[in-house]
Amino acid sequence: MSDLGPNEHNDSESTLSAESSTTHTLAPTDRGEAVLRTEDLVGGYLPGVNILNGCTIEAFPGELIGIIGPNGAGKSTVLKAIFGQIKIRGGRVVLKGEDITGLKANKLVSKGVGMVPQNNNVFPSLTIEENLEMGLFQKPSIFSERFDFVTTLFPELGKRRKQRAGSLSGGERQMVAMGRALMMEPSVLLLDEPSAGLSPVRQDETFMRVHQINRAGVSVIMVEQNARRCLQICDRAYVLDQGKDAYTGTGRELMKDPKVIELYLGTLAADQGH
Ligand SMILES: Nc1ncnc2c1ncn2[C@@H]1O[C@H](COP(=O)(O)OP(=O)(O)OP(=O)(O)O)[C@@H](O)[C@H]1O
Repeated sequence: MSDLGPNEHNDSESTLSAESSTTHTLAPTDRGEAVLRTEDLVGGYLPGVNILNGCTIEAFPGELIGIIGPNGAGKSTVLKAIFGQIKIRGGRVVLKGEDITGLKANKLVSKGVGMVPQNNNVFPSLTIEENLEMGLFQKPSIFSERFDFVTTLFPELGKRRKQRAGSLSGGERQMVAMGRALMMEPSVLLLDEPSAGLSPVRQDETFMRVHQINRAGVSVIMVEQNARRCLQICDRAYVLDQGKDAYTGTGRELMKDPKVIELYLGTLAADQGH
């Protein structure tokens, strides 16, 4: 696909490619119940102003789902809607068959929804270990078991457990934030633009981490502004436009879809330099 450039199949892609390492080949209808589904979500921040205009996305067990789209399309807003942070005026959010629409964050976390916001996602004055403990404030008894899980995925967090999170780089903080969300053993992890503000090398590292988390069995829904990298690692993706799911398909299908390329050429072309 010429729009994506000759370096499309580079080393980092083959390392990260979901198709090379996981088996998500079934059609959605054959996969049983979705872990998480939004159905025709309508909602927004201000009275009478809807940002989401009938947004339907779903993640099946073990899937890595990407959400891409132009600035202001409502990508982060979908995650906030799932996580009970905006007013939902229509539609619903369903977690493994249970309607969780509008539940507050603490309830959602205890039911198995983990969220890593884009900003302010660590406690800078606390150590790495204390940050991970904060993730478990509802269930402190399973700390050592979950700490082992998280530090097996991210050994650096274990080695530097006594270091203050405020002294870490952006990429390292992102790792702490993901680690903290994983402490509660979520069935689905929501990631809001995990690569934002990171250098290209750190972005690659972060995508690698996300892929690792997913391979460890956690379903992931990731909003990303880096559309090309997102499509490379996800199993399926949704393209959001004006608060609605405009296109969906596997990452590979969407990267080849002329309409998606036309709509996101700017974004995709901008990613070429990475
Ligand atoms: N707290 C808020 N109060 C009012 N409007 C908001 C708020 N946060 C976001 N919006 C508006 O909602 C719309 C969608 O924002 P959102 O952050 O979901 O977009 P996005 O697709 O994630 O884009 P971006 O990549 O630019 O973050 C934008 O028009 C934005 O101005």
